[in-house]
Amino acid sequence: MIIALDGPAASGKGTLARRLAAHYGLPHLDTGLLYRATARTLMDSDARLDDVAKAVAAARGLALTDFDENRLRGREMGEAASVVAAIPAVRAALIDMQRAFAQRPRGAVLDGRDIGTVIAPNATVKIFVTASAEARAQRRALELRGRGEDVDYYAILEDIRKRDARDRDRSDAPLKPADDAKILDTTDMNVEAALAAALAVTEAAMEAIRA
Ligand SMILES: Nc1ncnc2c1ncn2[C@@H]1O[C@H](COP(=O)(O)OP(=O)(O)O)[C@@H](O)[C@H]1O
Ligand SMILES: Nc1ccn([C@@H]2O[C@H](COP(=O)(O)OP(=O)(O)O)[C@@H](O)[C@H]2O)c(=O)n1
Repeated sequence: MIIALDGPAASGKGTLARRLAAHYGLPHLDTGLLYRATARTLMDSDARLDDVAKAVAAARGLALTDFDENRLRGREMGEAASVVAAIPAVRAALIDMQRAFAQRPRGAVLDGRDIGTVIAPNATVKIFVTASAEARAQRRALELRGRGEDVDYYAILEDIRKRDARDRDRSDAPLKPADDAKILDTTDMNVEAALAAALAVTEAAMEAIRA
C-alpha cells in the first residue's frame, strides 16, 4: 500500500505521514528533506541556489542518512528548498530515489508536494492536506519557537504565502492536488481529528480495493 500525502507548508502532512506510517507499520519518507538537504549542501559550499550544475550535483550526492539535522527543519532551509525545488533538473535527479522508496515490498508513506501527481500516481491513497495560511503560520511559528528560533508570526505568514506561490506557480511538478486526491482541510482540526479523518480515507480506499 502506498499512501501519498501532499500539501502546502505546515498543513500537517508530515505529522499525518508519521502517524499513518506508525499505524500501518510502513516506512515513511519526508521528501521535503531531500530538497532541504540539497539547499543545505549548496549553502554550505557558498554556491548560489540557482546554480543548476551545482544544485544537480548536490541532489545526486544525497544519501538518505543525511537528514537528522535540526538545521534542515529551520526556517531558512524551507525557503531555500523551494528555490532549488523549482529547478527541473534537480527534481529529475531526485525522482528515482523517491520512486524506489515507494516501491518497497509492503509499501510506504511519502509526503511532499508531488507524490500523488508525479512520484506515485498509482498510490493506493492520495490525501491533499491543507489549512488556511493563518493556521499554518501559527503552527509553524510555534514549531520553530520550539526549535529555538526567535520568529515573528507575521514574518512566518509572509514566508508561507511566498512559498505557496513559488510552489504553485513553478512549471515542473507544481503544488496541486491530484485529480483523484481527497482534500483534507485541517484548519479547524487538531492532530487527533486530522489523523482520524486520514485513517477513514485510507480505510475506505483499502475497502474499495478489497470489494
Ligand atoms: N491539525 C493540527 N493542528 C495543530 N497543529 C498541527 C496540526 N497538524 C500538525 N500540527 C503541528 O504543526 C507543525 C507543522 O506540522 P507538519 O506536520 O510538520 O507540517 P508539514 O509537514 O505539512 O509542513 C508541527 O509542529 C505539528 O506538530
Ligand atoms: N515533494 C516535494 C517536497 C518538497 N518540495 C519543496 O521543498 C520545500 C520544503 O518542503 P517541506 O515539505 O520540507 O516543507 P514544509 O511543508 O514542511 O514547510 C517546499 O516548499 C517545496 O518547494 C517539493 O518541491 N516537492
